[in-house]
Amino acid sequence: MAENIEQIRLLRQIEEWKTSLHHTASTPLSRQNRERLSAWLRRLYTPNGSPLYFYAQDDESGFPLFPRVRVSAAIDGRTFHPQVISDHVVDQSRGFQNKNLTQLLKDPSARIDCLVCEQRDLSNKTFFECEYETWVEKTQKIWFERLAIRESPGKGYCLFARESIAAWTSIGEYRGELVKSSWKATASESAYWANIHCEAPRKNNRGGQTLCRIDGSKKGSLMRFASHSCSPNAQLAKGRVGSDRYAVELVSMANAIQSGEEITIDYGTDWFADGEYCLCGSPDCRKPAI
Ligand SMILES: C[S@@+](CC[C@H](N)C(=O)[O-])C[C@H]1O[C@@H](n2cnc3c(N)ncnc32)[C@H](O)[C@@H]1O
Repeated sequence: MAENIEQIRLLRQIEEWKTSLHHTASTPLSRQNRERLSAWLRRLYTPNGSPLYFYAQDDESGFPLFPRVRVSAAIDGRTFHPQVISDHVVDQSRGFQNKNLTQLLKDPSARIDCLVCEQRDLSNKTFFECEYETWVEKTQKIWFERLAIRESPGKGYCLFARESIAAWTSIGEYRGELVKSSWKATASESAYWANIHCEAPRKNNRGGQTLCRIDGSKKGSLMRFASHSCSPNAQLAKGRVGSDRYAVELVSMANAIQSGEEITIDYGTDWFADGEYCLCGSPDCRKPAI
């Protein structure tokens, strides 16, 4: 929790600084301010010199149960996220499939651009092709230029677009601690979890998959600040980055997200289980406060 408070304090300072510059993504930062931004990012992402953030597939994560963690299946869509884009997707009814992004999104007109590596129209591809390290470096810069964290009454800190974001665009990676899911999430915990499958190391040809989670409750990327909405404008999806990495990403949906708009996802039914009221304000809200 202390780390979380420190992170929020730091984010707040960064947001105040960005506002004071009247900076937007379309007005490039001066060299001096770019260096300042890099210094902020280093402080945010490597406090005490050791990185706080883990991603879905990281051979050096030190994940205690699986020395070589390979995530070979998608987010568990049933309990957490309704839609998944990836080359390997678990469809509850049909098992593993290889499909391209447009087929998975069930929208033949969907055009998917990668905001990070700047590849255009990925619709007929099965994964994002930018190399993971480049992708990570670029995403962090883009988050701080294009996204903002602001407080909303009753919802805490929330994620907003500083510039419009086109439909079907990868916004950034959902990061957190990679841990084995050994218990069922309470509603408040589930809001911070992206469920994934991890492949156990093979011994005598025995391996198998274990449910894990990317837990953003104490540490994570800016994506952990996305609120729930019953009419969301983004979703979490598993995508492939580079030749061998998988990442859970926040992706905009069929409509562009406007500048100043809050970026939201659907937390799924588990989140409502503890009697939480929803403050999304959507006409289709599943659990309004009044
Ligand atoms: C993943 S976190 C989002 C970041 C959080 N707002 C913060 O400041 O750390 C999920 C928590 O945000 C709040 N929240 C998100 N969406 C909400 C909504 N639609 N209605 C009420 N509270 C919401 C709830 O407290 C929820 O447990």
